[in-house]
This record gives sequence, C-alpha cells and structure tokens, in this order.
Amino acid sequence: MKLLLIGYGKMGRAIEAQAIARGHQIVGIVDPTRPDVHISDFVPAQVDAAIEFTHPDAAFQNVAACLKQGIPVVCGSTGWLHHFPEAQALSQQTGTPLFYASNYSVGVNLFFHFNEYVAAKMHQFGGYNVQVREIHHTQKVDQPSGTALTTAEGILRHFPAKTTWRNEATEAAHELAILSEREGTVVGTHIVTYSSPADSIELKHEAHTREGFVQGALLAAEWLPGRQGVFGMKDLLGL
Ligand SMILES: NC(=O)C1=CN([C@@H]2O[C@H](COP(=O)(O)OP(=O)(O)OC[C@H]3O[C@@H](n4cnc5c(N)ncnc54)[C@H](OP(=O)(O)O)[C@@H]3O)[C@@H](O)[C@H]2O)C=CC1
Ligand SMILES: O=C(O)C1=N[C@H](C(=O)O)C[C@H](O)C1
Repeated sequence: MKLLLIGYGKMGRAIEAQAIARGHQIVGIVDPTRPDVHISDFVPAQVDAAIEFTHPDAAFQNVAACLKQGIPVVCGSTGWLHHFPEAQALSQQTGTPLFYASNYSVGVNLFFHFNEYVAAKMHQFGGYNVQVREIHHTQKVDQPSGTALTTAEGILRHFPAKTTWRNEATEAAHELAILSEREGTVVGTHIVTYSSPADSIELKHEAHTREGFVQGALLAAEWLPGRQGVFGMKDLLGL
C-alpha cells in the first residue's frame, strides 16, 4: 500500500518501520521538521491511506485536509474529539472514509469490551464504587488520556449510578473519577477499580511497548480503503 504519514514523532516513526517491514511504501511524511511537505500536495492516485498521529491541536485540521483531498485517513491523535461531529460530516460530504480509535491496540479494545460487560454486572449486583486511573509518560500533552475517556464512556453507558466523569478524585457519588498520573516513560496503563467496604475488583491493561498501537493502526489502514463512512476498532475487530 502507498501510505502518507502525518506526524513523525514516537508513533509516526514506529509506524514507518513496521509499514516498511510489511511491504508498504511511505509516499510522504508531513511533520513540522519537513515544512515543504503538505497534505494538499497529495491526491488519491498517489496515496491509499494517510495515518495521522500528531497533537490534539493539529489533528482535526489534518483529518479535514485529508478528507477534502479524498484521501482515506486513519487518525490516532487524542484530545480533539470536540471536533469529531465536524469530521463525521466532512467524511459524509466528501465520501471519504475516516477511521478513529483512541487506542489501536487489540488488547485495549478487548479491555473496552470487558469493561462494559463488567460495568453492567457491577450495576446489577450493586454495592460498589468505581474509578478509572491512567498512567502515561511525562511527554503526554492531553489529560485524561483518550483511552481513559473511552473507558469512562463505557462505564457511564452501563453503570447508571455514575452520570458524568471528573478528572480528579471526587466525593460526589454520581461522578466517575478519572485519575491521571504522568511518570517517566510509561507507555500507557489503564486500571478500572470497583471497591466496596468488603473487597475490590480491578480490570487493568498495561502496554509494554507501542507495538500494539502500531499493528492496530496498520491493520486499520489496510482495511479502510474502498469503504465509505466513519469507522472504529469495533468495526475492524467485529467486537
Ligand atoms: N490511538 C492510539 O492508539 C495512540 C494514540 N496516541 C496519540 O497520538 C498522538 C501522537 O503521539 P506520539 O507520536 O507519541 O507524539 P509525539 O509528540 O512523539 O509525535 C507527534 C509528532 O507530530 C508532530 N506534529 C505536531 N503538529 C503537527 C502538524 N500540524 N502536522 C504534522 N505533524 C505535527 C510533532 O512535531 P513537533 O514535536 O515539532 O510538534 C511530532 O513530531 C498523541 O495525541 C497521542 O495521544 C499515541 C499512541 C497510541
Ligand atoms: O500519548 C500516548 O502515548 C498514548 N495516547 C493514547 C491515549 O491518550 O489514550 C493511547 C495510549 O494510551 C498512548
């Protein structure tokens, strides 16, 4: 496949290495270190899919530029979802597919699935409080993590005692606390804890390397071309 990389940081570089190992061709790299390369330089005949891992403030503009060019785009940047409805509308207007996941790791998407199942069961039996904790490296700019937000949304859908989330410890029974910690080079750890006076139950995902994110993003890029609409990992994995 012909891939356009948008963002050449930790994820962009890891995706480049794995894409080449899988026999794909990198036709361009858009990044502040290459100011002469722009998304608007590329047309669909040159690119099968773009893969975007940049920054919360840059992601929507990059996604919109790809969609306007008619280039299918796989986006992994977090912290820009207030613009998601605009991106969905643009995908529909242009007939160009968009793939978004707050986390591309297959393991995390299984964790999301189990999280919703556990939340529904814990609601059914009652007596527990719940909180979400995420730990990431100190270079991370957004808080809470996109993965923690998806996790929290899954709990809010199935555990009606919580009606909203707050990014700090909270005494309010209806608020789901998301605790964010930044520590060294931690790749990404997410923990959901249900606790009662008698006991506690934890669901934890710990990424050891970025390889899971990279593999998932490449699977999405291989799957997306030729489709129409807005997709996520549930569509890709059939979860
Ligand atoms: N969905 C998932 O599975 C995952 C999501 N992420 C998310 O992906 C994003 C990137 O993560 P990561 O690679 O670790 O971050 P890095 O900071 O290592 O890399 C981001 C790169 O994007 C560049 N960049 C900034 N603005 C633009 C722009 N307008 N156009 C093109 N490139 C730009 C940065 O350049 P400069 O440094 O000069 O600003 C940098 O080279 C984050 O939002 C992170 O949360 C990360 C891992 C997995
Ligand atoms: O910034 C990161 O590194 C990560 N970001 C994503 C998120 O915000 O959830 C995914 C992963 O946890 C790594």
